[in-house]
Amino acid sequence: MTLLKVDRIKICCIMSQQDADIAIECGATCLGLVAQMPSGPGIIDNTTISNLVRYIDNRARAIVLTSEKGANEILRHVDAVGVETVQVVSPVDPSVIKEIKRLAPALEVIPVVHVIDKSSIDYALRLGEYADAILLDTGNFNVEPIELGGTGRTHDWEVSAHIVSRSEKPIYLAGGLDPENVIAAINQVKPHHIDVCSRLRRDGALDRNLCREFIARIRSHSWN
Ligand SMILES: O=C(O)c1ccccc1N[C@@H]1O[C@H](COP(=O)(O)O)[C@@H](O)[C@H]1O
Repeated sequence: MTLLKVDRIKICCIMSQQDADIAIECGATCLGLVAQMPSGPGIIDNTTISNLVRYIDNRARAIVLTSEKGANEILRHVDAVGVETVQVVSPVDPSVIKEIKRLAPALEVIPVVHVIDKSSIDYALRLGEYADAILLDTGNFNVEPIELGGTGRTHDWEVSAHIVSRSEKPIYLAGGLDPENVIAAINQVKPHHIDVCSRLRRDGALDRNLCREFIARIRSHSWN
């Protein structure tokens, strides 16, 4: 019997060299750098992102979160900050992801699906035709400013589990995860990768103890 484990662990909202060092020391494989957003924690400017990408170097995969919506705008943003992986947080038509991959096949593109109801399943599967992976997160389009992620809230994991069971592409699970709930989330959803921001932070900075506990619990967990 093959036991499965979470592959990548992405610690998002990295704002400083200290955040990056803590996440890497705790075992993170991916670091999320949040560019200009309508809302959410951890937003930093493009110069800070570029500097952090160079600082992180090859110790982890640096991922920029962009709220740009067009293929050319997203690619310009990627070029400006110098990353090889982009998380597209605005809801976009799958044709945008297709166009990015046509123009930049080597770029790893991870569009976000805000899990709202069963319609999210069809959207995720359509994005998965072109994307390298899909990120399932919590969002709210009915508030001002709009929430595209970083909410600290969970969503309907039953819908997420359904997406994982049907997706041909790897799935990141995000949204309100913390050391207390992450194993229950993994057991229900069975994602390939895990992503987290708000609930590992204290006073705006990444908390070393929470981060260590979060990653240790994930790494010691397996399922079949
Ligand atoms: O973190 C943000 O500020 C953010 C803003 C807009 C879109 C996405 C954002 N972050 C992503 O949301 C997930 C989940 O965050 P949380 O753990 O629920 O706070 C985070 O890891 C980022 O991928």
